[in-house]
Amino acid sequence: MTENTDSYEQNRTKFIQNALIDGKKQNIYIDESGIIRSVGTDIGKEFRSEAECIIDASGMVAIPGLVNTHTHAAMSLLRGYADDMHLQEWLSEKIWPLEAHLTGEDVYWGTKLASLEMIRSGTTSFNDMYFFMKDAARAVDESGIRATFCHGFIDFDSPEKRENEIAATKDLVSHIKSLQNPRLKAAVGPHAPYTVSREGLEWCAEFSETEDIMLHIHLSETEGEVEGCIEKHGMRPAAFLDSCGCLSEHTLAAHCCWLDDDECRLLGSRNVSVSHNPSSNMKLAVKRALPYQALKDAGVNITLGTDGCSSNNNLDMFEEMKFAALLQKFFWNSDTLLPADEAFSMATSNGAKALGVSTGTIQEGLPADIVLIDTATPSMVPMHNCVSNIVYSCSGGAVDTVICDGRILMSDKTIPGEAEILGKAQEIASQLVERANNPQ
Ligand SMILES: O=c1[nH]cnc2c1ncn2[C@@H]1O[C@H](CO)[C@@H](O)[C@H]1O
Ligand SMILES: [Zn+2]
Repeated sequence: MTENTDSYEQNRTKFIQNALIDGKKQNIYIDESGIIRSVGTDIGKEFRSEAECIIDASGMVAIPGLVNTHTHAAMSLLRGYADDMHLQEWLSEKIWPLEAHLTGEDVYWGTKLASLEMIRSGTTSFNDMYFFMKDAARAVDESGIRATFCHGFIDFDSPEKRENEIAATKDLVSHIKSLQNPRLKAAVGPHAPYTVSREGLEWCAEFSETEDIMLHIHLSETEGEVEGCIEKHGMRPAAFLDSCGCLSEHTLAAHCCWLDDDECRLLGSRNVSVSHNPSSNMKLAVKRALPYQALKDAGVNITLGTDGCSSNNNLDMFEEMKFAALLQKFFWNSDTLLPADEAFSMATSNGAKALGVSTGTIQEGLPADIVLIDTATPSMVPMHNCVSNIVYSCSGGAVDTVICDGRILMSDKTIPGEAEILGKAQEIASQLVERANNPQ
């Protein structure tokens, strides 16, 4: 419950009272620049009287905003468009032909829809790879959350295409940098070792280094990719990427299901971060789960992502935490593998580290990305173990309030402007399918 009339207004100091953090009732004071100034059991009167907005979090758990490290946000428009298919056919027969008809306006509304869904389910940062990314950035800026954007770089060994992709990447990166918005970051996004040439990958590696930006790539999602890479380059995909300079502390590799032990160690030695996408992997039946233990042993930073809405089909990181914990146990036949607290870290602090954002924990001096979960809901009762409830029991629907960068984006489960976005996204998605079915 939020006191004061316009709680969505920016630049107001906020006092969150009685939120459960680590099992204790705590208060949080957020200053006018959106930074957590104080958090603890004993902070009180002076901050409370100073605050322009009081948020009563009695009966709520406060957690850091969740971090989704791999998605294609605007694919929200393709939710339910092509399900229950084999991955390569799904991409080449359904997804890519439809994407050929995408416009900037589609991506704008698709990203608005995705941002809305992420706010509703407690995500405040995400890592996005798609097309028309200037439009995506505009949508995210308006939504109030954080994101890192890359143009999905695909050249298929064509020098001509490569030049186009290089130009598109440079253009996006300079655009995002010019906005100087701390919530929006740029990255370079070679799609995968099977869609980008050696020359393209080498260019991406160098560009990420000189621009000091993240390199976001799909890696070893299927066994076929590994076989294809060995056939074409005489190396497994991780070794091939390394030979192109693509493995570094800038790198975020999504999927990584088919890495062998040597590749896990290679990723560890290069300080690569990995994004695990369990829902997508199960839906597209990639036939192997992330080698979680081997990656952990190699010291790899393991994070969590939903992948796009065409292979998930939602952006709920609560579901993703649960699926991550369950899939590891099931696939590797180990009931102790990936316990709840590790799933929670993957979705918070590990993700923040991978994206280079200073959120992911509720801590003095850090930007206030805070999510309040309502405990007055059956899936949160009883509270023997809060993290267990968060990972295994509740879902994004239990999120009541979302604060990003100190701004309230959702309060009492209400997001201003939601109805318009839902209506417009439905209309835009129908028109897109219509255009693809009846090309001019
Ligand atoms: O699971 C996946 N594997 C490979 N490619 C994917 C997956 N999901 C989405 N895309 C594709 O990646 C490109 C991003 O720029 C898009 O073409 C998107 O459809
Ligand atoms: Zn993906």
